[in-house]
Amino acid sequence: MLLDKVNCPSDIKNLSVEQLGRLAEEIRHFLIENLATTGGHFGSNLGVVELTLALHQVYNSPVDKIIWDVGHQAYVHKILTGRKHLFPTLRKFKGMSGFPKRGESEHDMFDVGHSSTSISAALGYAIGRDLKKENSKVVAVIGDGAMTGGMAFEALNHAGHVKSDMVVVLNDNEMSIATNVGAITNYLTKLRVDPHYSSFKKDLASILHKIGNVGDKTEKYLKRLRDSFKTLLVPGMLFEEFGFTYMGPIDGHDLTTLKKYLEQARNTKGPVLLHVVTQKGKGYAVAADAPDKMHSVSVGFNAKPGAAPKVVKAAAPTYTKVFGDTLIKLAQQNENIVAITPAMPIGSGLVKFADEFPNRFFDVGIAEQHAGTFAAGLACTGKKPVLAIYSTFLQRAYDQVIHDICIQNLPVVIAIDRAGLVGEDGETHQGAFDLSFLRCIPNIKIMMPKDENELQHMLYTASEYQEGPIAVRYPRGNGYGVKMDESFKLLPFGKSETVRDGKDVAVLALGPMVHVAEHAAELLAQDGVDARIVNMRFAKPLDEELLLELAESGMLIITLEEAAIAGGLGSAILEFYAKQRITGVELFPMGLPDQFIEHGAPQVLLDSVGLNAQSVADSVKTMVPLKQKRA
Ligand SMILES: Cc1ncc(C[n+]2csc(CCOP(=O)(O)OP(=O)(O)O)c2C)c(N)n1
Ligand SMILES: CC(=O)[C@@H](O)[C@H](O)COP(=O)(O)O
Ligand SMILES: [Mg+2]
Repeated sequence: MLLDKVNCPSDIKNLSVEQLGRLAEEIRHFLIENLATTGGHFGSNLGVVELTLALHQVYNSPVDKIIWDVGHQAYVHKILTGRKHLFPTLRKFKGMSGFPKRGESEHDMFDVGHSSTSISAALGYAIGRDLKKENSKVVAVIGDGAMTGGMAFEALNHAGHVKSDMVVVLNDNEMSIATNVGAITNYLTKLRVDPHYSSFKKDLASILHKIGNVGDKTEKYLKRLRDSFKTLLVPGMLFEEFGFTYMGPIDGHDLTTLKKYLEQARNTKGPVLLHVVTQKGKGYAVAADAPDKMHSVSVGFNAKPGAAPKVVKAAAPTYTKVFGDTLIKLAQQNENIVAITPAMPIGSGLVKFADEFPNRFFDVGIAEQHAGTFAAGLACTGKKPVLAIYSTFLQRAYDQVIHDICIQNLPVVIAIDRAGLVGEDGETHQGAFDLSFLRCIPNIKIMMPKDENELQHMLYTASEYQEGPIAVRYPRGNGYGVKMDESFKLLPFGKSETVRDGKDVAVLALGPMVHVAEHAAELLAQDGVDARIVNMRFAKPLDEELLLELAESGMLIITLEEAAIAGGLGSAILEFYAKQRITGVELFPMGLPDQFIEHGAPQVLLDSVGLNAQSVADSVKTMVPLKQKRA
């Protein structure tokens, strides 16, 4: 096995193209076997095997800087840079990250997980190098999906202007997670699929170039004609207009071609864009045929050659599915409802909605900022936009939420999926901050359901709410399998629900943490502590009546939320008491601590930060006697 002898990039430097081809096959087997056990991002990695090998042969990492966009396709890079042995720990707690991490290897140049950052980061590296008068090469590898993100174009705009030496490898596999969308995608398709178009353009461009040299009176006119033709006819003209030298499209699985063009790009002055065409899922039939189904695979998928991923039937529906199904029902009743997703139609549960309401569904590409303002614009016309977005990606649209949605107090529903700890994707993807960063914005209201049944009622309540923006946050994964009500209920605005009465301590919980609190109450009851459990439902507005009653009772209060403590529900309640000049309330906030939470199975992560029933019970048991003593 060639792979056995590969522990760092220099081990592949002298391999022939034929040997690299064999190594590529071995790497594909390695990936398939390992991911069958650990799960992880699958299709993208199978697609970049040859590209990664060629990059590491042509460039000299870590002196030369290879910067991955999103980073979900960096597994082959990890294999070639001494981390083969860590694959059994991939995305496990304390194990190897699923993304590049500067702390993990000197070959990882930039921490990543969100898309469209690579060109900006690479330009930072390139200009830093120039200022320091160093000699390294810089290359960004960005997918066609990530290329739909505004940041990528902000960076092209800057890079083409400053003309620093750098290479952008555009890895075009025609896929985002779902099928890629938009005008840029259509443009890349034109460049890619129509060789006649490309060669015709090249021929005509050279004829026009010659015409430009005639030097008589008509020169000016011909030059103008040439320039307007050129825009249409020179391949990759869009990138050329940005100031890049465009090369390609080339076959991203042909190692000879890859090496030739990477070398040429490396030796070209100024910014270069090399357009490489690859197949997502290459080497694994099911992933290649249906790349959207195997963008990532869960633990234990069936790795028999060509086998479909094992679908683990869960007892309870996911919150995502309940969101998607509910939105269809709501849209059937309310023709103003429209759904927006920034490139996550599958992950956000909107595939069926898109089938049923193709004209009311908008996948805007990886463009969270645009999605936010687009929703605001739609709301101005009287539509009821539902912006379905992961908590972590909503971070990208923060100004749009403030400036475009909240200042104008527009009735946009923000359906925040993946709120709380998402697990294996780690720091970059945990939905830890949305509660804190939304709560401080005037006009917005925020809810979180205790289970999947309450989610449907909250979505209904949000869809009926016309006074301004409203967010419903819900977690990744399955609900509790609770009975789903047949009809929707309008939830009383800003009101909580007491799910268990008690006199010794009040646990005010948000979202599915209500169930953790209920379990803690059972544990506490065994020790004679009588806990009242409240499902807060709303983080904003707060149930002030409840809070005043609790302050009056003198009960110890615990707040429990799967969100950053700083700025979360507990903070909101403390602010309320401070504003009311109510002193003497003893409140202990439980939630996510002031640190980035790494990757790992969700329950392992929750245990690690003390967000489980036993920890809640233990905290209460230490505090109740203290409180009683003081009383
Ligand atoms: C800002 C942001 N939005 C959405 C995502 C979710 N996401 C991860 S990979 C991906 C598709 C990226 O497509 P592409 O860059 O073409 O890479 P491919 O998966 O095709 O290899 C998306 C939408 C993300 N990581 N970051
Ligand atoms: C890399 C990335 O951002 C996505 O692929 C993400 O990992 C998807 O997460 P879900 O599995 O929660 O949809
Ligand atoms: Mg792609």
